[in-house]
Parts: sequence; structure tokens; C-alpha cells
Amino acid sequence: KIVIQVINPNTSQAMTETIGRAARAVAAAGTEIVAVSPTQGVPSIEGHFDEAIAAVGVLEQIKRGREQGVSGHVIACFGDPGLLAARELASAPVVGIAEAAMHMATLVATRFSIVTTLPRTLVIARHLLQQYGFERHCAALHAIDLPVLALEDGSGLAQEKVRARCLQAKREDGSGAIVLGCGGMATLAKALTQELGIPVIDGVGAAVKMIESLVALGLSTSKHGDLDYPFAKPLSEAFSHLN
Ligand SMILES: O=C(O)C[C@H]1NC(=O)NC1=O
Repeated sequence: KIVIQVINPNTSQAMTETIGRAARAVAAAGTEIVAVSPTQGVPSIEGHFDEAIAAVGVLEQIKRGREQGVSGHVIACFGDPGLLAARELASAPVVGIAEAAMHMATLVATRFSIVTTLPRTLVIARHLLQQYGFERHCAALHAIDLPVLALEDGSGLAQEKVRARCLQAKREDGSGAIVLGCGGMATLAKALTQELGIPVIDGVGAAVKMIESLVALGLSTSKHGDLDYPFAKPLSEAFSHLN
């Protein structure tokens, strides 16, 4: 039995539920999904400041998951906040939804576009493209210019803007695939792929399948070198529970 901990790094329960649904929709029969989010932190992650705060909550959840013996962890925010720190702390595999979606896109298209929420978070996606080596695979990045939590306000406006932006990207970018740049967009990928006739990729599902593959291959986070466990040291009171 595989248990995958899917972490929504923001503290919005509605988005954690959306992310959990997307993960369960693709999980294999023998895979249990445990969707969690930090008890403290930011309600949405819309910049570098938010990411820094969210990363501590991610690490708390990673530690808890490791103690529970989960088979793997997904960081379900498009900035992949705390990814390498999480890999130091974890023994099981850790996959971020941005890297997962980008990897999958390169397997089905020579170039992909990214559709995310706020213009100011485009730079975070650009940094990840550089870090992961996918810059030359990404033809364009777009933002619907709505806050992250607009995806959970029930109006459907954000979802409609995502659809329109994906259609425009298909027409204009010369990309063969589109990556959805937010955990809160995860449940939109299947319908958009069918309606638009282009692979629209959700990183939550991609990451879940990558964890299943890593587990099946007996691969886990390497503890040889720079992803070894953190050095034990006296952490200040506020962080002592992370030891
Ligand atoms: O960067 C974004 O626009 C999306 C990112 N923020 C968030 O709270 N969850 C996410 O996936």
C-alpha cells in the first residue's frame, strides 16, 4: 500500500480539498492520498515573502509525514516552496507540482506554455524553469491576473479566465502543451484537455504519478551528498519542533 502526503502549502482548506480531489482522481487503486496543509502560515502564496513563510509549514508537514511513514510527499504549490529543504528532511521522495508538470509536458510536446494566476508570480515560474533546466522548453508564460483564492470563490470567473488564456496560448504560442500554474487549478486539466484538444497538464496529478513511479522503482531521496539530513543543532524555541 502506498500512502502519499499531498501538502497544500497555503492554509486555505477549500484549496486543500480541491488539491486532494485532483490527487485522488489519478491515484492508483492501492494508493492512499493524505491531503494536508500547514496549521499556520499564509492563506495564499502570491510572492517571495509568502513562499518564505509557507516553506516552514511545508517542513513541519514533511516531518510529520516522515514520522507517519508515508511513501512520498507532494508539494502542491506552483512555486515548489521549500522543495530542496524538504528533500533534506525527508527520507521518502518529494516532488513539487511545478517540476512534475514541466517534466510531463516535455514528454508530450517540444514546447509548453504556463498559465498561472498573478503577473507577479511569473518570475517565480521563470526561476523554476532556470533551476530545473526547462527554460528552452517553455514558449510563454501567462497570468490570468486574478488572486489565487479567486479560484475558490465559487463564481467560476477564474476558471473561465484560465480556459480563455489556455485557448489563446494554444492559438498564439506555438506550444504543444499547457501547464496549469496553480494547485487550485488542478481539477480543470482533464476537461480543458478534452475541450481544447491540447494536453493541459496539472502538476498535482503529475506529481502523484511520479511518486508512484519512484516508489515502484525503489527510488527515494538520495542521502548521499547535499540532500542528506540537516545537521542536528540547537534550534530556537519557535523551530525546535523541526529537529
Ligand atoms: O503561484 C501561484 O499563482 C499559485 C500558487 N499559490 C498558491 O497559494 N498555490 C499555488 O499553487
